[in-house]
Amino acid sequence: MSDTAITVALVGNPNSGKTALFNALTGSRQKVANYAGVTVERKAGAIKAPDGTPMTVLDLPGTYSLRARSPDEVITRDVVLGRRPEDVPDVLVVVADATNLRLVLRLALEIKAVGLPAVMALNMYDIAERQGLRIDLEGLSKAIGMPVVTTVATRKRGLEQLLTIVQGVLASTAARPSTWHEPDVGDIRAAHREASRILSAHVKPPERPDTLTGKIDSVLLHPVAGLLILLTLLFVMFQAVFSWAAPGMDAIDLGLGALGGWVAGIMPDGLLQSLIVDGLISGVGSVLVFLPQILVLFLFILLLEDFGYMARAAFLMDRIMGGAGLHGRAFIPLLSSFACAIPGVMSARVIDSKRDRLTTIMVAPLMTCSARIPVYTLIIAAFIPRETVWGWVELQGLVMFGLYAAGILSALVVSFVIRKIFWRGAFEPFMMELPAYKMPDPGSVALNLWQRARIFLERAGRIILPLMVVVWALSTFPGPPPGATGAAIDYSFAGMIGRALEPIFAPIGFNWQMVVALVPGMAAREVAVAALGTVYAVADAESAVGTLAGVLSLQWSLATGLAFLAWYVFAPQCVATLGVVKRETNSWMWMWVMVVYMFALAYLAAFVVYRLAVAFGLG
Ligand SMILES: Nc1nc2c(ncn2[C@@H]2O[C@H](COP(=O)(O)OP(=O)(O)OP(=O)(O)O)[C@@H](O)[C@H]2O)c(=O)[nH]1
Ligand SMILES: [Mg+2]
Repeated sequence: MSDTAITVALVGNPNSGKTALFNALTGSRQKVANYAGVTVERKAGAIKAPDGTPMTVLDLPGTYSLRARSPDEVITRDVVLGRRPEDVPDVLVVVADATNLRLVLRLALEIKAVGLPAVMALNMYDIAERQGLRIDLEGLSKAIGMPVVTTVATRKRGLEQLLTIVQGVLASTAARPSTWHEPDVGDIRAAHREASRILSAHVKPPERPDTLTGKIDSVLLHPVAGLLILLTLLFVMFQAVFSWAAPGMDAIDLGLGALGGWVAGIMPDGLLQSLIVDGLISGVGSVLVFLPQILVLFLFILLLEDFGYMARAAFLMDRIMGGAGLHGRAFIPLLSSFACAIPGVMSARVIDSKRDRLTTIMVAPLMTCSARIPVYTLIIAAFIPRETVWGWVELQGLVMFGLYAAGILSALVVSFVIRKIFWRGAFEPFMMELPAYKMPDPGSVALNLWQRARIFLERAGRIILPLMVVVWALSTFPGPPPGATGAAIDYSFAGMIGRALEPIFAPIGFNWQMVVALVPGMAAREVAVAALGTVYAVADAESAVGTLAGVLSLQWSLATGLAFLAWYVFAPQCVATLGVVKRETNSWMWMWVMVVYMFALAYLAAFVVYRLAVAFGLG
C-alpha cells in the first residue's frame, strides 16, 4: 500500500454487503455470510480506479452507530474518525442495504458529521428492484447530503460508477473538521426522527414486499417445530458426513495405498523408502483421507449460512444459551468455532460486555472444530460398526452427532459454572436483526468450499508434513542394538519418550504409541492422526500401507478407543488457538486457565469413560 494512494473506507450496518463489495472491488475472498457480525477486523486491499489512480479499500466491521460498544465497533469508529494512523480514510462509502434503510440513514447522518467526503452505495439493489421498492435517488441524495450510487456487490454491478463518483466527491469536496460527538439519548431520538422523515419522503413501500421470509419464519422460528427442524438438520448433516463422503474417502485411501505400494516397489528398501512410505504417505495420507468429510460438513454450513438460517438457529438457541449464562450474541462465535476455534474466539469481539466476551472465549474451543473430524472419524471407523440403527440412521453418524452434542453440552455447562463461580450478570436477550432469506449462490458456495479445501491441504503441507518427518525420525533412530529381540521402534527415541510418559496416561487406557501421537498433536489435533499413522507404519513395516483404522481396531481395546474420543472432546490441543486466546484476552492468565481446565476435563472424561468401559467388559 503506498502512502499516496487514496484510502476508501466501507462503513455500514452489519450484513449490508460491505465485505461482498470489498471482495468485488479488490478480488479478495474475505468471508461473506448472511448474518450480522461476520467481519470483526479491518481488511485492506489495493485497487486501481477506472482512470488508473491507485486506491486502498478498507473493509470494516458492521455497526449501527459510531457510538461503539463492542471491540469490533471500536475498530470501525477509530478508522472512521481517523484515530488509527495506519488507516486514515480520505473518503467514506456508506454501504446500505437498499431494502432496509432506516438504521443506515441514522448512521449516514452521523457520518456526515465526521466531515469527510462521503458516498452512499445503495447495495442489494437487485432485491430492491425485485420487490418493486421505489427509491427517489436524487431526493435521497439531497436529503443525506451525499451522492447515492446503486450497486449489486454479488453481481459486481455499479462498481465502476461507484469508484468514479468516489473520485468525483474527492475532487469537489474538501474535508471539513469533524463535528461528531458521542450521541446521547436525545441525539439518537432526533436522528431517528430525521431518518424516518427522509424514509417516508423518498422511499415508497415495496409493491411486492418480501412475504416469503415471514412465511418461512413462522415455521422455522416456531418454538417447538423450529427446534425439531434444527435438530433434524444437524442430524442429517452428520449422517451425510459419513455416508456422502464414504466413496470419496475410499477413493483417496485406495489411491494412497497404490502410491505407497508403487513407491515401495520402485525404491530399494532402506531409510529413504521408509521416510517416504511410512513417514509421508502413511502419516500425511491418514489425514488427507478426511478431506471429503470436511467438504460435506462445510457444504451444509455454507448453504445454511447463505440461506440466512444461521441467525434463526441463534434465535432458537437463545433461551437455552441464556439459561447457561451465555450472551445472546455468543451464538455466532460458537458457530464459527465449528470450523475452527480461532475465528470463533475472534468473533467474540461482537460482544460488548467484557465478562460475557471472556465467557464465550473460554468455551469456544469446546465446540467441535473441523480438525477434530479426522480424530473422531478414525476412531469411529475403527471401533463403531457400520450398522443401521433405524431406517436410514446409521450408528456411525449417530456417534458423531453424539460427539458434537457432547462438545455443545460441555460448553453450556462450563459457561454456567463460570457464571456461577466467577461472575454473575444479567441475562442479555438476543438482539440481532434476522436477515432476509436468500437463495445461496452456487458460485460463491463453490468458491468457499474450495477455500476450505485449500486451508485443509495447506495445513497438511505446512504443519503435518514437516512434523511427520520429525515423528518418523524419532521413531526410527536410534536403530535397535545388535541382537535386539523386540520391535525396532521400541528402542527409538519415540519409544523412550512414549514409555517415559506412559505412566501418566496408563490410568486412562492410553498406550505409549498414543502418548507419542499426543505430543506433536499439540500443534493441531489432526496431527495426532498422522502421527499414529507414522508410528504404526514404522512399527509394522510389513503392512505399512494397510488402513490405519484397521490397525487400530486390532491394537486397541474398545475402551481405549472411547477414552481417546473423550480426551479429544476436551483437550486444548492446538497451540494456535491458545495464542489467539492470549491475544484477544490480552492476558497470559486466561490462556493458562483455559489450558488447565481443558486438560483437567480431558483427563477426567477419558478416565471415567475408560473405567466405565472396562467395567462393562470392553477393556
Ligand atoms: N442479492 C444480493 N445479495 C448481496 C448483495 N451484497 C451482499 N449480498 C449478500 O448479503 C449477505 C451479507 O453480505 P456481507 O458482505 O457478509 O455483509 P457485511 O456488510 O460485510 O456484514 P458484516 O461483516 O457482518 O458487517 C451475504 O449473504 C451476501 O451474499 C447484493 O448486492 N445483492
Ligand atoms: Mg463483512
